[in-house]
Order: sequence, then structure tokens, then C-alpha cells
Amino acid sequence: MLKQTIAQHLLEIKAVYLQPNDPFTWSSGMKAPIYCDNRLTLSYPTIRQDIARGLQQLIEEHFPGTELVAGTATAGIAHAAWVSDLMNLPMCYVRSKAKEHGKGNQIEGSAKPGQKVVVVEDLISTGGSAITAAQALREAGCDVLGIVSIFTYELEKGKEKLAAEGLASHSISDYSTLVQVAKEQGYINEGELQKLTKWRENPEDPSWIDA
Ligand SMILES: O=P(O)(O)OC[C@H]1O[C@H](OP(=O)(O)OP(=O)(O)O)[C@H](O)[C@@H]1O
Ligand SMILES: O=C(O)c1cc(=O)[nH]c(=O)[nH]1
Repeated sequence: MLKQTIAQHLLEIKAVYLQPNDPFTWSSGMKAPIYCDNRLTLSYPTIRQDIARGLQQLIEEHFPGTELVAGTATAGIAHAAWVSDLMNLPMCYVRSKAKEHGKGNQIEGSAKPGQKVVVVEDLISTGGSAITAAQALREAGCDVLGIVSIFTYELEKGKEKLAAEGLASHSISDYSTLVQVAKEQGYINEGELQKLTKWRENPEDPSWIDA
């Protein structure tokens, strides 16, 4: 099962950091006991190849007819390049905001009106970055079929935001799988499991810190 394999890879290469006593601040501003640094996968050819094949499978299964692969800056760009290469499709990438010099582009590369596009993101937390990319592509006239990513935290907030934008999103692996594999393989102890479970139930409620 690719879900488990990718979760295991992320644990093996220490892409997953747990810091329940010194929470991370995410790009959305949320505090979390966990950080998943998918950027580390770039350094492992066999892992990034598994990821590219996983993204290809998701695109072929959920978004047939895809004509353009759009990576999110910055962590989605390399994976978008590899999957677009596998699928022999054009690629572009989308900045979080338009450049303030040069050509002032938010989308780099060609994205044409009517083109069927899939956004490639490395990770979905609140979905904000993927949504920003999708909105820019829609403003350029593209037909955004949806989003694929390596990993999702499966947060309600993320699901709601994506649904409100009418964006389907599919990930190779997810938080529940990661936590289960981490426990089975001894990466986390019972106390850490409890904190991670409590946090996931309600990330806004800081009482997970004392769980
Ligand atoms: O679902 P969200 O709440 O938007 O969070 C996920 C985003 O956050 C991270 O990017 P970051 O902002 O750290 O920038 P980077 O891609 O340049 O590393 C990650 O790579 C995703 O793009
Ligand atoms: O939401 C984020 O900013 C975020 C979370 C995470 O686990 N990893 C990451 O790279 N970004």
C-alpha cells in the first residue's frame, strides 16, 4: 500500500519532526506538535520516484484529461516537474503572490485559457497555498481539475476550505496513516501518540499540550 510506504519513507528519512513541547508555527499561523518536511524527499531519488509515480496514479485516476501540471512554490515545484516528465505533460509553477519586479508574474511558464490543470502541492494543512495557486490559475482562464499532494493532515478546516472553492484534493499519504505507522514501528511512544491524537481531534484547542 503506497499510503503506508510513503509514510514509512517520511519517517525513515526523518522528514517528520515531533516537538509537542515546543510547537511549530505553520504557514497559516497555526501551532502544531508536528512538522512534515517533504523537502527532504528531494535528496532521495528512489523515494521521490515513488512519489512521482504516486502522483501520476492520482492524476490518472481522479483527473483524466489533465493537460498541464502546476506546482506550488516552492515545495511543490520539483514534484510537479518529475510527474509532468513521467506523464510527458507541460508544467508551470505558481508563486504565492505575483512577483514585484520583472514581469510581475504569479504563474511562471505557460498556462492557457481553457487548459485542464492539476495543482501539485507537497502538503495540505489548511489548503491555503493550494487554493491560492488554483485561484491564480482560474484567473488565467484555466480549468482547474483539482489538487494532488504527497501528504494531507486531513484537517476539517482544510477540507472545508477546499470544498468551498469546489476543489477536489487527493493525497498519496495522510496523517492517520503516518501516526499508525509511527506507532507500529516505534517512532513514537504512547504519550506522543496521545498528544498527536488529541491535537488532531481539535487543533484549535491547546489542551493537547497537557495530554
Ligand atoms: O495547506 P497550507 O496551510 O497552505 O500549508 C501547506 C503549505 O505550507 C508549506 O509551504 P511553506 O509556506 O512553508 O512554503 P514553501 O513551500 O516555500 O516551503 C507547504 O509546502 C505547503 O505549501
Ligand atoms: O502548514 C505548514 O506550513 C506546514 C506543515 C508541515 O507539516 N510541513 C510543512 O512544510 N508546512
